[in-house]
Amino acid sequence: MGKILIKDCTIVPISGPVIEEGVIAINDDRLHYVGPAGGVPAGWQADTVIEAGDMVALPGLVNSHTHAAMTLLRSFADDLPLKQWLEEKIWPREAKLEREDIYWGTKLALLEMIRSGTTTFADMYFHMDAVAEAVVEAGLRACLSQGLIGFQDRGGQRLATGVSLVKEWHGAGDGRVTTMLGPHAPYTCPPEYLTKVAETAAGLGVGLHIHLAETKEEVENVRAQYGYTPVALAAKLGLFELPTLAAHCVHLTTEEIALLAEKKVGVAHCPESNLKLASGVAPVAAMLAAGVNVAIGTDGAASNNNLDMVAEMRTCALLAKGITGDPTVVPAHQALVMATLNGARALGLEKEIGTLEAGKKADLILVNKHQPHLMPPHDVEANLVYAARGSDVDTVIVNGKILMAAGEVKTMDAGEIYAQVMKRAGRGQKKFHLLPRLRG
Ligand SMILES: CSC[C@H]1O[C@@H](n2cnc3c(O)ncnc32)[C@H](O)[C@@H]1O
Ligand SMILES: [Zn+2]
Repeated sequence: MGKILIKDCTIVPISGPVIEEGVIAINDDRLHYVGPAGGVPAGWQADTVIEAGDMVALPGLVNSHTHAAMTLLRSFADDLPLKQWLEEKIWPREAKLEREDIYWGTKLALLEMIRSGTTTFADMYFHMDAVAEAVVEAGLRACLSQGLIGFQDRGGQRLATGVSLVKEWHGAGDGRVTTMLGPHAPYTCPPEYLTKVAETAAGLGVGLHIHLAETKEEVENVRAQYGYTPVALAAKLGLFELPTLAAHCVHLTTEEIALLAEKKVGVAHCPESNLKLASGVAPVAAMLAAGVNVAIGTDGAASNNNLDMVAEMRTCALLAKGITGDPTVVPAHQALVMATLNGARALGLEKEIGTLEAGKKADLILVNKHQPHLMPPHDVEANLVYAARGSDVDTVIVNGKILMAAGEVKTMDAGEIYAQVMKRAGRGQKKFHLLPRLRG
C-alpha cells in the first residue's frame, strides 16, 4: 500500500462542492488529505504519484444488490417475466452450478466491476465462501450474504451455511469483507423461517439482505397467503428491527414508504433489472422525498445484463424523471449520492466509505474526462451521470491499493477468467468457443 499522491484532478467528494485542480493524499488504507493543491503537509513524501490532470476523482461506486456469479447466466434467459424466468430457466440451471463455477463466475463479475468503477458490492448467492475467496484475492470490498430459501427441507442446512459464512469471513481481507444473512424473499421463505433467520442475524450482530415487493404478483400472492404485503410482513416479523437491505421495493403504498424511512431500511433500487423483467418502476422520487435511503444496484447479469453502475446511475435518473413527468427529480448530484454514500449506508459502511473525506478508507476511482463525450465540463457531476460510460474509468483504488491503473487491472488475469467461464457457462448446455486471442 504505502503513500499515494493524486495530483491536479477534479474532485467530486460527494460530501461537498466539486474541487478543481485538487489533490488527494492516501496513507496506507485511508485518505490522508482531500482538497485544493497546497494542503498536503510539508514533508509528506509519496511512494507513488499519479498525474491526474485528465481525471475526475470520485468515491468508488457501490453496487447495492447483485448476484455476482450470475455472469455465468448472462444472455441465458431473456425477455421473460420474473416468475417464469426464475422457475423455468434460472433455478434449474443454478441447481447444477458447483462451487468452482461460482468462484469463476464471481471472478468475471469482479473484473467487470473493477473496469466500470465499482469498488464495493452487496452480493446474495450460493457457495458464498467461494465468492469471499474471489473478493479477497481481487481486492474489492463486499457485503456477502448466503442466499437462503426456506421452502423444502434444506432451509435449516442453508441457514447453518449462512451462519458459517458470517463466522468465517466477516472482517476478512483486512476488513474488506462484511456479511449479512440473505433470506431470498417472502415468497421463498415462510414466516417462521424469516423469524428464525432474523433471530439468528440478531444473535450474530449482522443485518439482512432480502428481495422485497419486486412484482405486483409477489405482493398479491404474499397478501393472499399470509394476509400482509411483503413489506408489512417483513415489518410484522421484526426484520426491520435489524439493519435491512431490501432489493427492489417496486410496489409500495405511501404507508410502506413511510415505514421504510422510519425503520431506516436501505433500499437497493435496480432500475434496469426491473425494466427488463417488466416488474415495474420503483417510486424512487417518493421514497427519497420521504427520507428513505435509496441506493442503486444492478441485480445479476442474467437480468440486467451487465454490472455497469455508471450506466445504472443514468437509467435511475432518467427513469425517475420519465415516470414522474418531472425533470427536476433525481438530479445528477442525487444520482451520484445514491450510487456512493447511500449505497455505503445501506451496507452499514457509511463511516468508512461513500465520500472522499480525510480519515475515510481510500476507495476511489478516476474517470478520464478527456474524451469527446465528456467535453466541455460545464457541470462535472452532470457529465458523470448523463454522459459517462463505465469504460471511461481509468483507475480504481480500494483500501489504498491500486486495483486498476490506466485501464489495466492489476489483481486479476482476464485470459484465465474468460477461459474458465467459457468452459463452465455452457456445461451440459451448449459448447462455447474461445477465440485464440482470449485464451489464457
Ligand atoms: C438464494 S440466492 C439468490 C437467488 O436470487 C435469484 N435472483 C436473481 N435475480 C432475482 C430477482 O430479480 N428477484 C428474485 N430473485 C432473483 C438468483 O437467481 C438466486 O437464485
Ligand atoms: Zn436480486
